Amino acid sequence: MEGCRVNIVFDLDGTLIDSAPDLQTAVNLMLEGEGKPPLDLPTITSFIGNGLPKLVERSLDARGISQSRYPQLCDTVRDFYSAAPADLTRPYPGVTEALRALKAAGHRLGVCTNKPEEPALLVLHLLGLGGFFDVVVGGDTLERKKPDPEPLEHVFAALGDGARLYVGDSEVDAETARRTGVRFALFTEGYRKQPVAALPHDWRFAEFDALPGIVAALSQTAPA
Ligand SMILES: O=C(O)COP(=O)(O)O
Repeated sequence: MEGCRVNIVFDLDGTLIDSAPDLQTAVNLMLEGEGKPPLDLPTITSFIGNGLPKLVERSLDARGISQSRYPQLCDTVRDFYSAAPADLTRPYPGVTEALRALKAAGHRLGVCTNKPEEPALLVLHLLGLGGFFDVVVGGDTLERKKPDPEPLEHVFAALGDGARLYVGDSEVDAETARRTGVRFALFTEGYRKQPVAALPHDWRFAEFDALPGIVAALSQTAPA
């Protein structure tokens, strides 16, 4: 391989996959059961990023449902979601091709998501992406979740030696990369809430076909 190997870790929701529509379905099925009106897609999208429990908590607040119902309704949403995590969810354009190119170039790939591990593995499998990744850590795999550095450090440690790049779309991801001390490539078309300039990043891209070039540049400059 030209240059050094790069270990590339990806966020999942809003980075590799556009998963908001299936999360919306799961939340709205729960709300329907509670006799509450559904939430629209932009609202649900703005609630994604800190894990499924937080999505449910924010949804209950938005519809004035008592948080005392939270543990039960969290399980309800999780069950609805796990039953159909890839009905409407798709990888962003060019994701599969970019992952294939990065693997072919000899790099190692992982996932660090706040989505619970079980549905994360399932959705990766259903979308044909599971085979690309050596390590997948979800929001409930370890004690702490992003933006705590623990899960991202764990994935990089499991991937072994190499330069380190984290790829994500959100404020949580930018903060996680900063706290972990790794380079960050921002996918600008995901679920971020603030302008691109407000999220610290080393590179940014809007199309996945740009990612192999970013990795090649890092692999040339980073010490082996
Ligand atoms: O489950 C979430 O809220 C976000 O998941 P992500 O970390 O893959 O963006």
